[in-house]
Amino acid sequence: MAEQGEDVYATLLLNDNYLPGALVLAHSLRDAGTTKKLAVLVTTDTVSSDCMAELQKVYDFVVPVDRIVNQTPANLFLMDRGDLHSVFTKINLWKLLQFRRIVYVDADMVALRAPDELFALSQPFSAAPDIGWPDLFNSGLMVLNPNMGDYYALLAMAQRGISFDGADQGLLNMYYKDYNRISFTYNVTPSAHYQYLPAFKHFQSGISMAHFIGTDKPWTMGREASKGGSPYDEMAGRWWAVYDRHFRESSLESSATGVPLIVQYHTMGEYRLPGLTISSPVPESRSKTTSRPGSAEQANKPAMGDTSLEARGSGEYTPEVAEPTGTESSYSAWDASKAPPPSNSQPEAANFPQTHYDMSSDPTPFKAPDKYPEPPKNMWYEVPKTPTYQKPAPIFPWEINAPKPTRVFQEDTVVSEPPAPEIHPEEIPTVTPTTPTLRIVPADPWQTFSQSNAWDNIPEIERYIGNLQKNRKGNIQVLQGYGTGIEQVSSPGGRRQSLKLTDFPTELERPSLPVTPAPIRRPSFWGEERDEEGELPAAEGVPSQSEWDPTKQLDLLARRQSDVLSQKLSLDGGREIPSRSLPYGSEGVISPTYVPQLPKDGGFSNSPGTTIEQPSYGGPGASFEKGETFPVQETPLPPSEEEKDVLET
Ligand SMILES: O=c1ccn([C@@H]2O[C@H](COP(=O)(O)OP(=O)(O)O[C@H]3O[C@H](CO)[C@@H](O)[C@H](O)[C@H]3O)[C@@H](O)[C@H]2O)c(=O)[nH]1
Ligand SMILES: [Mn+2]
Repeated sequence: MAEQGEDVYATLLLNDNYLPGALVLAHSLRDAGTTKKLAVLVTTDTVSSDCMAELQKVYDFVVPVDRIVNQTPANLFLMDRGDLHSVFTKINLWKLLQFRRIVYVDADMVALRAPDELFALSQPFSAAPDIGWPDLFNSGLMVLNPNMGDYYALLAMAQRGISFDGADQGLLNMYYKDYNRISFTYNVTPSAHYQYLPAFKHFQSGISMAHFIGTDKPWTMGREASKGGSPYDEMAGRWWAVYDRHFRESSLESSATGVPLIVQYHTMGEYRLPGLTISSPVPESRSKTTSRPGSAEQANKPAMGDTSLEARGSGEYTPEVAEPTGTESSYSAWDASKAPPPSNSQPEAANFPQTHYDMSSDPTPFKAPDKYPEPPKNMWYEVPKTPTYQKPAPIFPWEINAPKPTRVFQEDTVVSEPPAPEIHPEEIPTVTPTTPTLRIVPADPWQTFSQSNAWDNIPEIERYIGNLQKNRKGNIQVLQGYGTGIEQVSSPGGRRQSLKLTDFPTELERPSLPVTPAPIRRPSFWGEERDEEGELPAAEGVPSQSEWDPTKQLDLLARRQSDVLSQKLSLDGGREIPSRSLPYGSEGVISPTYVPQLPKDGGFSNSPGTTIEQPSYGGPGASFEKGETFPVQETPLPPSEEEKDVLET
């Protein structure tokens, strides 16, 4: 039993597969000279007793805990880590009130030095950044103080499957948003593709713990896998160094006394039977990455749990496979997709039940039975009865005391009736009952609504707008044919001079375009012209759209202009105007709406079929024509004295 308020390093073991990791971790901390005790949390349903015996040799406390499974593990598969279905079990750490403080360390970590100073941190929760998303912490190493408040909160999240990655890291990061971030050197996660070599070299000597995240662990890859010089290989080398110091056969006296075979069995390449080159198997979840097709070793692997190996030495280890729970997938080392079946194992399905059926040799012909059983009579679907509606029980006081809803008409409301006078029956006048009359509704119901805006009657705003409009109208020429704008705008039609901001211009105030193109009739899908019905009459004095060819009109305009100019120039001294072609690409362009027409009134001399004469261009622009007016830019005047008054108030 732990002393009250003790400090421990703790790890978690959910199955035998991680046993080498848990043991190497404990030894690495001890070898590094920690003064703290070591604890391991185990789920007893999936961790074998052999395994627990091994743990007991090096851990001070082996703490059985309840498995906490993620019942909605979809997010786990986003990481391809379905094997982490039970890592919520880590939450049990917060329940271990016998400990003052726990430095939790994943079983796939190795200590290069003992980080005992973490027990002295003042913050209640600390962790190191995660390499995949450095704002988050990696839940492989956490400094925490057990307490039931956090335990129940975390448990509630776990039971609801609240975790963005489906595992404990996603859950814990959602709970501890403001964690105390400690140095990355406490949880260095070198991957096979680690890139930042200069940083690794620079900080390497300060590393306290290395963490082999991901599906591949040193004990599933085998010692041969990390012989290179990468940061990963260097860290894996540190793991193997601890392993060899405590578990390598050659470093121990005799396998019968010192070598825990269960450890070798779960460490890739370490389990050898006397006289046989059979290496230990790989847990199923790892076999994807660890099996190398074509390797002789691979072909020699026994299936986990296979008890029928022929050559069994005295020191052999037969793993005691813990009963798989509903969530634990079955163990099998042989990956049929990667390798042929192990040659020295029993055939697959050797213990299937065998039933042999013979062909019938009875020569008597088949005779139908006299009677077949009656089909069931009551095979219909019983429609469930509609549940009768029951008013839900009231919750709030106003639901209980609510008055009955009533309708009150205006005629009904009597203003403070005087007390009823005494009535003598003989005095009662005969009253002829009248039919109740309907209230007269105004013809235009909208009349009853206010038709102005709240700001329409504020004198300051009216005055300000009035001034603005006065100034603007005085300076704008609206369009040719309108003369000066202001008289026109202040409406001959007797429209009141409106100051409302929300007013729209009247038809007269609105400038109209010189040409209003009417929509062109297009043939319908069936080829005929569409129904005449509903068409608007053509505007008077406006050329019809079919006659309006913009290219032709532009040409005409250019020619008129050049005529005027050449007249003027000939007056000035008779200079030749050089002709210029149309801009590149616009030659021969015909408006898609243009339908060639025969000239009706001789206004245009081109006969159909002839090309339009090359225009000569010499004016300042198409819109320039002497004596014509065109819209000028609105330039508001600076504010008048009056306006300044308004603005200043
Ligand atoms: O089959 C298993 C799987 C996990 N564990 C334990 O659970 C821990 C977490 O699993 P691990 O394989 O180490 O996960 P990582 O690859 O390190 O992945 C990351 O994501 C996990 C899920 O969020 C976190 O638990 C880790 O701390 C984090 O580093 C292990 O260390 C073990 O202690 C087992 O005992 N058996
Ligand atoms: Mn880990």
